[in-house]
Formats: sequence, structure tokens, C-alpha cells
Amino acid sequence: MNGIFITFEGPDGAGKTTQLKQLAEGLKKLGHDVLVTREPGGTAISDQIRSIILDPAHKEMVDQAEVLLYAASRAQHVHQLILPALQAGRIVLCDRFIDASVAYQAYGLGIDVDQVKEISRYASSGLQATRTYILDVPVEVSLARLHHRAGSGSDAQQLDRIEQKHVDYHSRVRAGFHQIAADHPERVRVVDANRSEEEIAADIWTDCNQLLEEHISV
Ligand SMILES: Nc1ncnc2c1ncn2[C@@H]1O[C@H](COP(=O)(O)OP(=O)(O)OP(=O)(O)O)[C@@H](O)[C@H]1O
Ligand SMILES: Cc1cn([C@H]2C[C@H](O)[C@@H](COP(=O)(O)O)O2)c(=O)[nH]c1=O
Repeated sequence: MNGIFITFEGPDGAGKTTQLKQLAEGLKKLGHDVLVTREPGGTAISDQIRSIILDPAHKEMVDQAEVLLYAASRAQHVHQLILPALQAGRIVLCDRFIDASVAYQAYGLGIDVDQVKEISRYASSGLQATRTYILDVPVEVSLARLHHRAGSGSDAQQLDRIEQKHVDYHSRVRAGFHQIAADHPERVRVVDANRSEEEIAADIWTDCNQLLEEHISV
């Protein structure tokens, strides 16, 4: 497979989408063929599953169903969209991937980490990201950004079922991301996201260009 698979992770509202878009624009300007996608979502079926998972009315959803719905969305996304793009040599930038299942469902909900990883591995046929940027920010900052976005102008939206969870849950998720970074130092870069958009983008740009140079020279 010739393409490069880059994922963005971190707590809700950390600024992943903002940074992913900036990186995509920069890479496109250099002439790279970039696919921007997200989880849950990315295909028609995966987007329908996303609506079921995130609907704030679905408060009765059991943990097992949540894990399997994220995995089902991922299975469709990986096989229909991501793998063909990587086989065509494209750079795939994905807003969340398997680390989100480990952080939110394993560390957040308390489900066994290995079980969540095994289900995700099956769903993705073992696909792993080449590089993962974890945007790290104190939970009170990311939740404040979310509330600000929810209440502002054209971006206005209701908080989804996961975003509405208690601050203690979001703190466990953040700690989970820290553990993932410690477990995978070769793949994961933790980026201090409690800075300006420009400072964060500059760090990601530097690291990503180095990654591309390494990839080309292999
Ligand atoms: N560095 C930053 N400083 C201050 N505000 C920011 C920064 N980056 C993004 N924001 C703002 O915070 C809000 C959340 O940003 P964004 O949508 O990029 O986060 P996200 O991590 O993708 O959120 P979600 O988890 O909901 O997908 C937006 O209103 C965005 O404009
Ligand atoms: C892939 C994935 C996502 N989540 C959570 C994380 C977020 O709260 C939502 C997705 O919303 P976003 O605005 O697109 O970030 O879903 C999860 O719990 N598990 C996963 O595997």
C-alpha cells in the first residue's frame, strides 16, 4: 500500500477538525492527493450509524451496543473508502480512528482494553495509522470550546450524546489518550492544543513533512 494514513485524536472540542482542515489545505497546495474523512462516518452507511450513536435521545444505549456500532461504522468506512484510497497512493486524513474506541469505550466506559482493541482490529482488518496526532488540552478548556461552538452563529449545534457526558467521563478519556501515547511512542505525537491555532498547526506541519520525506525515501 503506497498511501499514508494519518489520524487526529483527542477529547471532544480539542480542535481536531480545525487542524485537520489546515493540514489538508497545506498538503493539497503542495500537490498531494488528500482524502479527508472522519469516524464515525465517511460513508453513507457509516453516517447512518453515526446518527444512531450520537443521538442525544438514545440515552438507553448499552455499552456493548456502543462498542459494536462504532466498530460497524469503522468496518464499512475502512473497506469502502480508506483502503481503496491508500491503495491508490492517497494521503488519508481521518478525524478519529481506533484510538477513540480505546479512549472512550475502554478507558471512558471501563470496558476491557484488549477486548475493544480486538473488536476494532477485526473491523479494520488490522489497518493502523502511520501517524496519529493527539490534540491534548485540559478537559475544562475543550468543554468550554464545545459550549462556545454550540452557542455560536452558523456553527450552532446541540451537544451530542457523548459530548453531554459528565466531566469525570471526559477526564478518563483524556487520561486514556495519555496512556495510548505512552504505549505507542513511534506512531503517536501529543500536541499541546492549549495554544493558538497557528502554533498548533506549525508543529503538526513540521512533523508531517518529516513523515512524508521518510515515506518517500523508503
Ligand atoms: N487553538 C484553538 N484555540 C481556541 N479555540 C479553538 C482552537 N482550535 C479550535 N477552536 C475552536 O474550538 C471549537 C472546537 O474546534 P473543533 O471543531 O476543531 O474541535 P474538534 O476537536 O474537532 O471537536 P469535536 O470533538 O466536536 O469533533 C471550534 O469552535 C473552534 O473554532
Ligand atoms: C470513532 C469514535 C468516536 N467516539 C466519539 C468521540 C466523539 O465524542 C464522537 C464523534 O464526534 P466528533 O464530533 O466527530 O468527534 O464519538 C467514540 O466514543 N468512539 C469511537 O470509536
